[in-house]
Amino acid sequence: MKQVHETVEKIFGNYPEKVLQFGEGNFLRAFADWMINNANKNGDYKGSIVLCQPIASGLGNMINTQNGVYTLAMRGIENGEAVEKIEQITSVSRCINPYEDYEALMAMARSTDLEVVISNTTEAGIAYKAGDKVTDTPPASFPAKVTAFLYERFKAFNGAMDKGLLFLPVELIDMNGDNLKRIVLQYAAEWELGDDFTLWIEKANKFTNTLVDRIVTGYPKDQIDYFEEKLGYKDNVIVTSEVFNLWVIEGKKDWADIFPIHKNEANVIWTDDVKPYKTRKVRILNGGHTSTVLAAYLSGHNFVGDFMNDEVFKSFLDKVIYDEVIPTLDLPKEELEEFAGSVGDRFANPYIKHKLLDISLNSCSKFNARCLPSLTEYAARKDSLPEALCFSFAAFIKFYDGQMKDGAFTGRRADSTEYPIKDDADVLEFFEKQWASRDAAAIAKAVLSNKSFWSGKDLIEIKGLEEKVAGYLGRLETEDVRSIIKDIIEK
Ligand SMILES: NC(=O)c1ccc[n+]([C@@H]2O[C@H](COP(=O)([O-])OP(=O)(O)OC[C@H]3O[C@@H](n4cnc5c(N)ncnc54)[C@H](O)[C@@H]3O)[C@@H](O)[C@H]2O)c1
Ligand SMILES: O=P(O)(O)OC[C@@H](O)[C@@H](O)[C@H](O)[C@H](O)CO
Repeated sequence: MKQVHETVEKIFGNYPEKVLQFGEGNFLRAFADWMINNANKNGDYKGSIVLCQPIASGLGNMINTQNGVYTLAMRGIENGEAVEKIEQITSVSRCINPYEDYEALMAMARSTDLEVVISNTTEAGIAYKAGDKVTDTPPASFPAKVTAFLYERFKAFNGAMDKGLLFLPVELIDMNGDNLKRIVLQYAAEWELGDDFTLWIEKANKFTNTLVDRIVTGYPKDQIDYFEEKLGYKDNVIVTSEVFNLWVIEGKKDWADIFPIHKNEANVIWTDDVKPYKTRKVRILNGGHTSTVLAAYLSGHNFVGDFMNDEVFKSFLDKVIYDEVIPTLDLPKEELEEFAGSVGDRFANPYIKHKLLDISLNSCSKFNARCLPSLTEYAARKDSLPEALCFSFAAFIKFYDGQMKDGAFTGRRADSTEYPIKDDADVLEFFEKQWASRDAAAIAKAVLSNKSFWSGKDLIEIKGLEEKVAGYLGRLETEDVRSIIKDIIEK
């Protein structure tokens, strides 16, 4: 069977390289690159994308071997009908690995075609790392790479004010663009790159805060035969997603002219305030995932679609979202419920297979960012505790009941399936130590009082939370997950 690039022409990848994208992973290739491809197809844009691996290991070689061409399969239900939209994405020019060829990245910095920088470096990427230097090739952290990149550009164009770039970071952290800019300015000051450079960062460059939403399920390992037969070629970086998409970008309206991806079927909103969109999405959709997925996995489910077909878990998710998350948000109730309804439909999408274990990655920081704000706000507003979220907290702790096995922290669920628990090394170390005691009350106390997990807060201070979480954790040691959940939804 032929490879994708032997049958699909690279139509737009030879256009001027106007976009640099830090992140060659599934999400951006199924989202931003699809939007750019649409804009190229419609004639609204004429630019190709240069990908850059933010870390040393990645998909760069595989993408280059395919000449940048790959397939996106978007699947879902539209107007009650199953749809499968296949698009060949041909707007990627190439992928740079700066750990092997730093000069290629620096050459991009000197490019007169370049206008836009997109990034997805996960929640871990936009962070300051002490010790990075402008002379490193490359500096380790993503913001340090951006600072060195901008400095090269500043020097190449003698600080010309029309040579700044439009930054569109999509990392799911608060104020992603503001934070990226803040850390870039921190490196510029630390590296003593001069006031003119600092001024140029501030005045010539445009940093947007953005919020993205599309469920991307990545490489369809279990369905690859189906796709190869359907497509008639092999594609090692084919990516699957839902059809739904939303990119909310906070920036001046005329910045949209630089990057007109909103003029086609892509759902792009330029706004002056991204925050309400972000809070709504992170608390309802991502919070819905994190609060339910770990318990669902422990009970024997493997995919989101599986637990959505299980009435008990579906009711649990509804209880979390409608009774415990929505009452903590200040947006119009009708709008929130409409969004929640669409999230329910998207989770139930029978055509995408979203693995619970994929969503479980880094659940400690996810619980803090996506579920805890709803729990604490509920407690503050109602002077009582949200039952389902307290159970989710206990299920998260139970999911982290593991031991090191063949170099991997491994849990074991009631049906004896062993599963990898993936999180930062210090998180895993903490849980391994705590679970050695097998004392639910002591474990709950240690987790709740570990301020480094909860943005500096001691959760013991929330009235009744320790007892509640310890109670559910104790029950999870002996009782079936579903039966505990049944009690909660029947309350
Ligand atoms: N998959 C989805 O449905 C979806 C939807 C919206 C947002 N996201 C966000 O995307 C991220 C995951 O991306 P993906 O689904 O493309 O996964 P992926 O594993 O395919 O790609 C991850 C990308 O992040 C980079 N990366 C990983 N760790 C990094 C670090 N410490 N510093 C810098 N870069 C790093 C990798 O090099 C890679 O380019 C998550 O943070 C998630 O919140 C995913
Ligand atoms: O991608 P993660 O691992 O940060 O989070 C898992 C899911 O909640 C997430 O991928 C959602 O599906 C996505 O954020 C929808 O836009």
